[in-house]
Amino acid sequence: MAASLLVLISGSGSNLQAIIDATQSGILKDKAVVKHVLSNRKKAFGLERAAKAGIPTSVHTLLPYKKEHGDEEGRRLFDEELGRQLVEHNPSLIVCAGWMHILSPIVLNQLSAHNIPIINLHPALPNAFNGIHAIERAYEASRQGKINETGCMVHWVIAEVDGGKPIAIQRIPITQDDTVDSLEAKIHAEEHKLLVQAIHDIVTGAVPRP
Ligand SMILES: Nc1nc2c(c(=O)[nH]1)N[C@@H](CN(C=O)c1ccc(C(=O)N[C@@H](CCC(=O)O)C(=O)O)cc1)CN2
Ligand SMILES: NCC(=O)N[C@@H]1O[C@H](COP(=O)([O-])[O-])[C@@H](O)[C@H]1O
Repeated sequence: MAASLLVLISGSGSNLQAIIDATQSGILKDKAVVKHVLSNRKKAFGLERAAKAGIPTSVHTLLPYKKEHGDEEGRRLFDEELGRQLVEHNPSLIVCAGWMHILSPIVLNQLSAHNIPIINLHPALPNAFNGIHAIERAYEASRQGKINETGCMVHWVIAEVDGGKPIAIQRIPITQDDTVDSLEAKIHAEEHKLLVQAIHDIVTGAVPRP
């Protein structure tokens, strides 16, 4: 029985596309299927990618909650509903693939109560550039001579943002000739492979659950 994946996105969805391709004709064929794609942004191009592949999608945006209930209560209600929706799908695995929203304990507690694991793809090495704009921050650090490599990783998601146990890591050199765009392209190329392999290793049991 193929594992059911629920993929969370916020943008282009090139990593979602890599997962879709792998389930159709790659190492995830007959091992995993993308059952649903959820975006927190209406205009995420990844929604079009999913629709083209015949995958059901939904959008869950924070702004309406903030407008009606204020920032703090709005975020709490948003997270409460998000957790409910994720649990309702009852996936084998949730994959954050460019999901740009910090998941509060309100969400994570609901997932752990239903034993639903969740992973995240991050465009940096463990404990290097946690959070957003990681590629730009790594590039800037390299121009300051502080680092000569960065990378990407897939990790289990915990409350501490990007602090979860790494599942897969790929180191990527930063050369003097690199621009931020060339570095981003190198990282994206490696991410597509790393994420698919990590999902494969999880759904086949090669990587034990945390
Ligand atoms: N509890 C966790 N939530 C999330 C994790 C995690 O490890 N633990 N990983 C992130 C993905 N991510 C980096 O890999 C990340 C995404 C977004 C943010 C962030 O600061 N988001 C802001 C909004 C930013 C924006 O909309 O541009 C926010 O949520 O207020 C940090 C890290 C996914 N979630
Ligand atoms: N902190 C989270 C974060 O920065 N995630 C990054 O968003 C991009 C999504 O690309 P995609 O939409 O083309 O898959 C990826 O580079 C992923 O590592």
